[in-house]
Amino acid sequence: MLMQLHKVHGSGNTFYIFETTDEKSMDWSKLGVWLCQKDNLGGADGLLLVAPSKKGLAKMRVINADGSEASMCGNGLRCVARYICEKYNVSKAYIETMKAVLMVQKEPSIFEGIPTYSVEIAPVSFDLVSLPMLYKNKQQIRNEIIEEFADDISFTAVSVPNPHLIGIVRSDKIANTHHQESLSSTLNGDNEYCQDGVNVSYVYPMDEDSIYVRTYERGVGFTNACGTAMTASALVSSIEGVVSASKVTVYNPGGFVQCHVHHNAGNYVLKLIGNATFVAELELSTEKEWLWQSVKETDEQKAYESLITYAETKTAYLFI
Ligand SMILES: N[C@@H](CCC[C@H](N)C(=O)O)C(=O)O
Repeated sequence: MLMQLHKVHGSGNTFYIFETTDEKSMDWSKLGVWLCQKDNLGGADGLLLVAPSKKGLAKMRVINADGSEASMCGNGLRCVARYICEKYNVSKAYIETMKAVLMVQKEPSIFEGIPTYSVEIAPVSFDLVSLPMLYKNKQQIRNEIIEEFADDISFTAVSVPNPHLIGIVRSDKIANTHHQESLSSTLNGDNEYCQDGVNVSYVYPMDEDSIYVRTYERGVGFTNACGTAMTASALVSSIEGVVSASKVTVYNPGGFVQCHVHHNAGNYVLKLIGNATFVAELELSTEKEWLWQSVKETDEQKAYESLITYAETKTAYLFI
C-alpha cells in the first residue's frame, strides 16, 4: 500500500497528517512512534489521523510521539482545518475531536504570507478529576503555590480537554529549562499526582496583552509550542489578571499565536489563531517494511522563518 502524508506545523509544533477511510486499518500508535523518531526525516511531535465523521466534516485523532493518544491538539487542529477546508473548498467547518465537535475557520494572515486558521478549544474544566490529577483532597488547583512542586511558582490545573499544569513564573525560570524539565519528568513518570501524565507550561507575563509560554508536552517532551497549552495559559493569565486583554499574543519558541479568551461565571469561550504551514508531501510504502518512496518539500517554510525572526526580536530579552 502507498500512503500519502503531509508534514505540517502549527507554531513549529510538527505533525504528520494522514487521512484514512478505515480507522481500524492500521496500528496508528505504532505508525505514530515510527514517524516521530528523530532519525526518521527529522521526526515530528505527533500523528494527526483524519477519518470520516457523522458529527462533522471530518474527525481528528491525535497520536503523541510516544504512541499515546490525546483528546485534543490545538496546533494540529489548525493544520487539519486547512487540510479539510482546502479539500472541500470551504472557509469554515466543524471537526469532530475526542470530546467535542469544534468550529475551525480560515482567517486573515497572522503574518505576511502565512496561511492562518482559527480553532475553537473546548471543553474546559478546572476540576482535578477532569485531568485527572490528585493533590491532597483538593478539587481544584487555582493559581496556588504547590510546595511539592516549587516554592516560587503559582500553578493552575486545567483541562481543555487534554490535561495542563500552568505555572506563572519569573524570568529566572524561563531563562533555562532545568526546573521545568525536572518537574515535568516527575509528573510524566511514575508519580502520585498525574496518573496519565500532564502537559507542563511555564508562563512569563510580558505586558498587558502578551505572554511567553514554554511547554513540556505529555507524550513528547519539550516542543516549540503546544496550542492547547498556549490557550490554557492565556485563559489562566486572563482570569488571574496577569493580562488585561481578552486577545492575548502568545510568544513561544516556535513563533507566536493569538488566543481569544472569554470567561464568565464558569463559562469559557476560547479561540486559538495561528499558522497552518504545510512543509512537505510524502509517500510511504507499507508492503513489508515501511519505506519512504517520495518527499516533496513545499516553499512555505521560508515565509514562516520571517515570523520566527519577528517573534525572536520580541522575546530575545528573556534569554540574555
Ligand atoms: N501539541 C498539541 C497537544 C498534543 C497532545 C498533548 N501532548 C497531550 O498529550 O495532551 C497541541 O498543540 O495542543
